[in-house]
Amino acid sequence: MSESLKRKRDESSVAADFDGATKKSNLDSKLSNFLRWCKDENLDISPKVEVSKTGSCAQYGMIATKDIAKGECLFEIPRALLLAPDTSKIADILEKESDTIKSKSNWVPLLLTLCHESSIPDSKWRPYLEIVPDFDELDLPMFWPMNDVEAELQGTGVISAVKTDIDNINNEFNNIVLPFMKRHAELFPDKIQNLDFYKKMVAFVMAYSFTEPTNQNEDEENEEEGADPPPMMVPMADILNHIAKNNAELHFGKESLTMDATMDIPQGGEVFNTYGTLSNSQLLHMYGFAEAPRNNHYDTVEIYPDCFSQALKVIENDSNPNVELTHIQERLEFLKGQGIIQEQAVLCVIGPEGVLNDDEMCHILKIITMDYANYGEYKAVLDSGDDWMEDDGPEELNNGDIPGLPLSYRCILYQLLKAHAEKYKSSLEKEVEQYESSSNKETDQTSTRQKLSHFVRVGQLHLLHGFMKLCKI
Ligand SMILES: C[S@@+](CC[C@H](N)C(=O)[O-])C[C@H]1O[C@@H](n2cnc3c(N)ncnc32)[C@H](O)[C@@H]1O
Repeated sequence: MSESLKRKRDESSVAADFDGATKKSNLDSKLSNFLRWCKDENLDISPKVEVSKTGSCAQYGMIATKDIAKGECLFEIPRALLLAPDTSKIADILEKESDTIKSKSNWVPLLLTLCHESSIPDSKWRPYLEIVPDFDELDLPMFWPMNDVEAELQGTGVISAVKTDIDNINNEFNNIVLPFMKRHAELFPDKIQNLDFYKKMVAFVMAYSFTEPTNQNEDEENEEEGADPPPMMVPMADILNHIAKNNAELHFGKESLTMDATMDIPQGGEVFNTYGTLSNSQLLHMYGFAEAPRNNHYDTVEIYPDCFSQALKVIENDSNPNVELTHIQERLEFLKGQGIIQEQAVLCVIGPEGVLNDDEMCHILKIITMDYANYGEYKAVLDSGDDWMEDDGPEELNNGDIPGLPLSYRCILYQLLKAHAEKYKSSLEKEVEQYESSSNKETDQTSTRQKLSHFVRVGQLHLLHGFMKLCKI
């Protein structure tokens, strides 16, 4: 925390501040315990903010009690307060047996830590673990009946993400976690040696944990090992809610982490962190909420190769004189053989500004549309092990670039997006009609799920149709 903020807090009586704030906000006892714990553990909180359910968009939130200027530190968390495998009581065992708990996600050590810490009454993090919500309330799609996921989220990419999660959770639990717990039964009581409890911990990590940004060298090392950076729990920071237009951000320092205002926040305003540049489908998948369509400027649509094949077939069968594609199947096979197109991997990502992966897409479009003689040359160069010198073809697919693209590119992109748009349960017009008649009326869990799924679908359909309009010839 900045020196000036520390000084300000020293000048006034921290205890008086704390007691006054507690009474004023009528905080419940779990929150009071948590705040007292923060104070005892030297987690410094600016007097200009308070934790409250009033004014928060979801459960607890952080509210500005005075005007806050951009750059001010809102709280500072000493590293010793982070709940992670290396700070936990079972750090030594986790370290000693690290080879047996390795997994692709890198989450297992933290999950075992949480299972253990939440089962012991004298955990250092007890006041923190007490204020996180009952995980039955954390309604991530992985807890929905699969029929609902499939009915509501067709086309959005969430279905396959949820299925992959469930498979991974089952695998990791049965093959890594349960054997570890059984070997250390004294640390893991019988009641937590079960998949349902473990799934709730996974949801906790999914929706509440943070990962420390790595420097580029570490990124490269992790990439080689195929592992993501490990997550950790950051008390207080995880109380903050998220919006795309966030006004605060977490910074990872050597000794401590600070939450700093990234813009002025007026008195009474909610302090919003960022969970990342996340689309609505990612927010729903990992956090169980979505922003109203168009509020989320990070929203995207992910399109898979099956739509590409479908789009090319439509063009092949169409007698559009502007676009003549030849040997499509051969070129597609070639792109797959080169690993440029992978069946299960995203082919094209559309965001509000256009195609996000335009390097790859321009390359693919170039190969599909190039003159067949050139294509032969291109393949021969690659076969000989040389690099192909790119010509001056289009390199960007931002919205502003679309009118200047060759007709064949526009036509393929249009059909690609159209093929994807047909995957949703209804058309944009019907979805918008439904949105206007039903928004803000949800009363129970089913209608909340429907509303959030609707946000995801409508946002994606808007992006698709906006881009299709630009591509239309
Ligand atoms: C890091 S936690 C935030 C903790 C939350 N404020 C609480 O007191 O439990 C993330 C969870 O907060 C909720 N959340 C965060 N931002 C939200 C938003 N803009 N709208 C609705 N819910 C939100 C979601 O339930 C999400 O899974």
